[in-house]
Amino acid sequence: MYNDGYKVGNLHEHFAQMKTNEKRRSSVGVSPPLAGFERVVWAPDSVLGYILGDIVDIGSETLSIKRRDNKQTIQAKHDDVFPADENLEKTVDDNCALMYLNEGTLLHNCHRRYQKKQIYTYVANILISINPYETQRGLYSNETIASYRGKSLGQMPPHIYALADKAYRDMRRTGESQSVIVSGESGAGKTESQKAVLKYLCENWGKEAGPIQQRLLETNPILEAFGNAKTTRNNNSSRFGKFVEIHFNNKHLVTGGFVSHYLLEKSRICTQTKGERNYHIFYQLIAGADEGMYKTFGLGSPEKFHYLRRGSMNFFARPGNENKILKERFGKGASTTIDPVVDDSADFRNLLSCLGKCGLNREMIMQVIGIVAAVLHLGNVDFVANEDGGKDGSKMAPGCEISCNFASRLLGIDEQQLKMALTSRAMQPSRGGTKGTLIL
Ligand SMILES: Nc1ncnc2c1ncn2[C@@H]1O[C@H](COP(=O)(O)OP(=O)(O)OP(=O)(O)O)[C@@H](O)[C@H]1O
Repeated sequence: MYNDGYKVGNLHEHFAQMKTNEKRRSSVGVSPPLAGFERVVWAPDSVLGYILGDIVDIGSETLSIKRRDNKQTIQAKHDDVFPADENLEKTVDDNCALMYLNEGTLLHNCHRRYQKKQIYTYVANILISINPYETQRGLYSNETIASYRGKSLGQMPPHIYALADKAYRDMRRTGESQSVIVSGESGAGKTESQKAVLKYLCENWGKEAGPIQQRLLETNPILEAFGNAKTTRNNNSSRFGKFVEIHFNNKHLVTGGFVSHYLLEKSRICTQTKGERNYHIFYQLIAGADEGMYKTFGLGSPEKFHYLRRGSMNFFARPGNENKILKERFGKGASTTIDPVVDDSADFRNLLSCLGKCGLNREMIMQVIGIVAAVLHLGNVDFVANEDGGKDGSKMAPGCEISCNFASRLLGIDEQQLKMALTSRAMQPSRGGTKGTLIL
């Protein structure tokens, strides 16, 4: 499964192909000619994408179209106008079954279906999914999983499970690896779709794998804690691309998996755009750590940490959990934002449990968390120009020793060595035949 946030399977190419097919069909008389007075058509609109109208005049370059919504007449190029279906209420599961297949009818069909809470629509074996931004009852339940098992595409209403089942059956039939490419803009629902595919495969063919199935599913909260952040477009935006492999044995049962990650947005650790947050893990730690951990790791409210106070310092909680975070963990002006998916305090407890299920013992988990806290403390270390004795470079700003000491303790590094590493530059001279390291 490949999920990268870019348009890998470019739908525009499909549209272009559809348009060519449409023209071909018109030229052989399959579809009625577009231009005709009072013919209902889809015309381009900069805001709505396409609007419905009737042709009132035909020019050599453009068509005059009377919009159905506000009765205004607009001009559009011949090539940009598409025939519309007379029956605008009818929807189809597969856009290929539309009487006229073009951008206008495709968008209208998907839109009508979305209004009826049908978020999935096919274009042959491509699945279009529109983010519902709400939990739809039963859409991903175990009963739904059972109902899609072994069914061909088209036998059941469009669903991501149908696509996962097809990939599985094709793997069995051909004996070759199959790929599901998930693409779309930020916040489109790629991560949720990928999780649904994983859940479907593991639920049906992973039970025998026992703890491996569990481990596969438990990787998501871990990856999301360290690689997801709130952006202005998505409260749970993945800031990295991932390639998830699910391995099957010769009995076609899940035996394991592998996740490769690409291009983590590292700069987010040091600075965030206004209204965005650093990676979830930092807020999870502050919101969810018990008193002992909070003290051991020298934690405080987000405003105490340079790496957190530049962006949004609000915590997230799922509905009903808004009062679970202790008051003293909020900084000045920080509050709780309700979100159906992200819950800093509950997600932290879940993270600890997932790390445990993935094979890390308590000591290792504390080391991981210690490194996270150390990053926060290191962010509070500031530097000033070093003018002592005519030396160049920089030295630690007064008052930053506490943060540096805390970080060195959590990282298990000697305090002086850490200071040295932070304020010196290592160079490797190679001229003159001798090689060595020069600390400046
Ligand atoms: N099928 C769905 N059902 C319910 N809610 C959904 C669904 N898909 C997405 N959402 C909602 O939309 C939010 C964003 O979805 P998601 O994180 O999957 O987007 P994305 O495409 O992976 O974004 P990014 O590229 O920024 O990581 C989710 O946190 C969830 O609230």
